Amino acid sequence: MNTNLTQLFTVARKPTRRIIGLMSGTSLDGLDVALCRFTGHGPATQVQVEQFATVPYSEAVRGEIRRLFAQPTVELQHLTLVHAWLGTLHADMVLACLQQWHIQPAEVDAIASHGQTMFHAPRHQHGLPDWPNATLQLGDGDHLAVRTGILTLSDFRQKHVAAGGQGAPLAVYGDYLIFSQPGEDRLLLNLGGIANFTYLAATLDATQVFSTDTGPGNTLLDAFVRELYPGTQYDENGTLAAQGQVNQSLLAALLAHPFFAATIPKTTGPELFNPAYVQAAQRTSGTQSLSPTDLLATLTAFSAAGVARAVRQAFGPERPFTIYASGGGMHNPTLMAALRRELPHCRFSTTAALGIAPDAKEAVLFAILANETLVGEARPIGHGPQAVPAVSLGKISFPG
Ligand SMILES: Nc1ncnc2c1ncn2[C@@H]1O[C@H](COP(=O)(O)OP(=O)(O)OP(=O)(O)O)[C@@H](O)[C@H]1O
Ligand SMILES: CC(=O)N[C@H]1[C@@H]2OC[C@@H](O2)[C@@H](O)[C@@H]1O[C@H](C)C(=O)O
Repeated sequence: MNTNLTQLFTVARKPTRRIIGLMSGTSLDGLDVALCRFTGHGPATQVQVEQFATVPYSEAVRGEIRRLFAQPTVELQHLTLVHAWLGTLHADMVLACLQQWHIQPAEVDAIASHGQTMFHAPRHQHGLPDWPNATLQLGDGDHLAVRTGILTLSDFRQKHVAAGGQGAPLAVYGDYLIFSQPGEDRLLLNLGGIANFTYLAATLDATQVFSTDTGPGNTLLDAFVRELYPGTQYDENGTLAAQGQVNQSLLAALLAHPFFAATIPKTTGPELFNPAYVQAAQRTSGTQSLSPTDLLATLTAFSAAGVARAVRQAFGPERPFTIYASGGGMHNPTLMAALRRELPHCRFSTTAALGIAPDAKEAVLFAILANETLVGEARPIGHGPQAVPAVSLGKISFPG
């Protein structure tokens, strides 16, 4: 047998495994690196986050990614170069983390790499009737495997698309396995660049579970803060938005897009929710001359309203939930206050209360997907139009 396959069997048969989850999200703030120790799989999965770091991207790295990110037209040579370069960059970031944590690559069983989404194109968003759902993540897994010497799983979204999904949200698989709790109806709300939530039924019934994107989380806020306050990356602690007033005409125009009325589950991205989208809504509502703080206050309210609309769409106006937040937006008190106003019947907590640091959650989720592919099994989740494909996700790259 090929020694690579022997190694794969060895990892799959171990009683515990160390898997590094990597996530580079739509905010382009950096690479999230979560060193996880697993025992078991499926509903018996136990995961302990041994180390976590966000390795920040330099402005130069962000600039290279932005030349491609969510752009319908790009230079093909640049795209090709970035695929290899990002794989290598992520490998070096992993090696630097391991060195800092005094862990040898040989002590790690696998890397689970999300890569960087460059373009997300579900059919409802590209609007081309003869073309399929599609999505593209760059940062090649072979480069990670060869450079780190660690077995790598990557490119998790393609199988989901191939099996009939939109390629996202994938959070549903991991959320169901580690956060379900008998007796508590839960929403796991991730406030990243794009916001999404997973519903977990108190009955643990897998057929009731689903995830959906709800619209922008931080992506529009970040884009306008960068433009209006050069040198600033985001509205730290929501202080700028807190100084402004929400403009109801602009908010109504922002919420008029059919995405918000479309059936759940749905996915989206900065391909739709970008500055041009906001400028068009400003034109239709005659609000082009809003002050920067009023604009940020309105965009913050827009993110909260998108989440609340999806929650009401799925569960009606008053169903009480405990909402466990994660992602960078949970550090924004103005956004969280807007959410509390929108969903007064819900109780808010964070995934820290469930044992997973909120900033690490998405990276951990990809490690869970890799653990399932290595030792678990594909399982059906959801039902009817909310069903998610029962498939094992991720492509396997051997180091040699
Ligand atoms: N203290 C803070 N105050 C306000 N906003 C914050 C704060 N800390 C982080 N954020 C926001 O969180 C963002 C980073 O969020 P996160 O890392 O969850 O995004 P991501 O993983 O890239 O997104 P996605 O889940 O869409 O892929 C920042 O760009 C910023 O908008
Ligand atoms: C295509 C893509 O990269 N989507 C991301 C993005 O970031 C948040 C939201 O949009 C979510 O749909 C998804 O990521 C998470 C990890 C997911 O798949 O569950």
